[in-house]
Amino acid sequence: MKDMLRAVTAGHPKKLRKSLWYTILSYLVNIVPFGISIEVVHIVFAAWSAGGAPDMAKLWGLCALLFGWLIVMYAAEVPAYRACYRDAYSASARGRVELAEKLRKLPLGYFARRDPGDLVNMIMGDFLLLETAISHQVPQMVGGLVLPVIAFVGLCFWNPPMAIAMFVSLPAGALVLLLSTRLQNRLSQKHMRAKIDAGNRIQEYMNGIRVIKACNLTGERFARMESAFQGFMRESIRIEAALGPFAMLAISLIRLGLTLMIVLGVHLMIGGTLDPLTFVAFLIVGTRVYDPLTAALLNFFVFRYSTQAGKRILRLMEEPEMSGEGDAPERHDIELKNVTFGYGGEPVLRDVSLTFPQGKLTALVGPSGCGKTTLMKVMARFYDPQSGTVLFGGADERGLDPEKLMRRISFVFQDVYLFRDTVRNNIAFGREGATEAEVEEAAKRACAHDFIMRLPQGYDTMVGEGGSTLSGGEKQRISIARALLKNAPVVLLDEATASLDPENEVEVQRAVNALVEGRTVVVIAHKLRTTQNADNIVVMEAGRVVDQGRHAELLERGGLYARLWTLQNESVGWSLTGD
Ligand SMILES: Nc1ncnc2c1ncn2[C@@H]1O[C@H](COP(=O)(O)OP(=O)(O)OP(=O)(O)O)[C@@H](O)[C@H]1O
Repeated sequence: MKDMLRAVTAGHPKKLRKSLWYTILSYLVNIVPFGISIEVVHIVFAAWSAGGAPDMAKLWGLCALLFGWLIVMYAAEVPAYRACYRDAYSASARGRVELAEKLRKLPLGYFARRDPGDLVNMIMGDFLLLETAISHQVPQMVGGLVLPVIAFVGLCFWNPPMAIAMFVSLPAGALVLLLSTRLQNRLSQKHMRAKIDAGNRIQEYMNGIRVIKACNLTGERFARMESAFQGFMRESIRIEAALGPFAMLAISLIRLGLTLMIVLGVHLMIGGTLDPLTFVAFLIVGTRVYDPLTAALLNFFVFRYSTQAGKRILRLMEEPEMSGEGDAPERHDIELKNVTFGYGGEPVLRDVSLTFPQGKLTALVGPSGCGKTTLMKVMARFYDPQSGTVLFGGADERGLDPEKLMRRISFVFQDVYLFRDTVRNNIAFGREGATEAEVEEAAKRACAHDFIMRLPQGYDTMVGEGGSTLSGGEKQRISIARALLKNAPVVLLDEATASLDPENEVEVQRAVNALVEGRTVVVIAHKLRTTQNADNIVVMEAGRVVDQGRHAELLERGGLYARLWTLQNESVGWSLTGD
């Protein structure tokens, strides 16, 4: 149970304390009407047996007490309600932020192993389950147990055999509940996996909606999604079908107590050892006590399911973060020593040793898929190498705090991501606290100011998620403006000029020139002519460095670079034909 409470509170079980105390208090207050009802029956019954009229003053007194109880109950319920619901929602809001912060600190390799839809589902769906568990299931379970325990103790003083008869079948119900634990855990995990899978597929469907439309794939024909929904449906039916009988059996066993008590009561009354008033009192308590017990039991099944969501969150919170606490040195040359790295299968970088001197421009060239982007990601410590070392300013990057390291590096990706926000804020992400003037200055240097001013609301124009409302070249220039604003001494630039039209290409090239000025720059050059003047050109093939030098030297050697150069020059003249 301790583990379950830890899971359901995402590792903070103490947060439940306040709401539990309030819940217990409010259920204790709820016992009062039992006592009053029994007393009313007693007065009426006594008068009836004596053949006289009931004591009306006493009855009115009890009515007043009942009214007073209503006020006290209201006063106890309000803080209980607040404690349960407000605490639950604020705890899960805090938990979501903690989880998002955790994700930021995890190595990128972790995300390659997990579907993004899975993580979204965890942040939204799993926390929603925990919210409901904390705000509804735990209080109802506790309340459902408090009342019967107090009733049992109280009734034991009154008539022990009747009290025992009322609760004798409770352990059997609890045993059924326990016996279903393993089955429920197994089915809950499967159900949750199926739910996540269905969520992932719908996300994939939405992300790929353009391809789906272009290929005329209707929802039904999009087989992966349909089969995920079918799987989810099957698991939902399976869990209900398997656990339903356990729940019904446990409820029936618990309620069996009422039957046993009535049978015993009738038997004792006939034998003359039980007075009718006690019997009626037991009936009153009996009919009231089983409802909260049944609710507690049903809530326990849902609660146990929710703990699976909590366990998933806890597992993620325990994932090792990227290590290192040191400050990045002032010097900012980068050196790779015998670096080997892969994404899990075959190595993508093989024994790479390279130096990127401070203040120099180094170009990475090579066929598609040879590992250029991967090399940059390893340099920026998005990943740690499997063997070898990456030195930043002479210090092993593994010992540096990844956040401090990233303050020294600007990374301009080929596939620019813009947030669903204004153009201004998308640029301002480059540096916290940047002023409007600084944002505009960066945009001007990145050749983005003019097109931004042509947008409907200028810098305040919203861009779609991923930047879908802007062209490729415009997005590139915004990301370059972001990097200019960040003003880091090292720039890693995955050039995207290959896919741009000539006008955009010239603008992006001018923006790039502004960015590289006076910095240590590593650029992936898809068009070799853009980096002819680089201080060093590194030629890569199948994860290895096969050559390096200046443009003229490499051409002279007649190796891979010379072949790529010839190929690109030939392709400049190609055109589509209708033949
Ligand atoms: N996140 C990833 N998980 C698994 N494999 C990956 C991942 N990213 C890249 N790869 C693989 O690593 C290899 C090198 O990819 P990389 O993007 O570094 O090449 P590149 O030289 O930059 O290619 P391009 O010039 O086409 O951008 C490829 O085979 C690619 O499929």
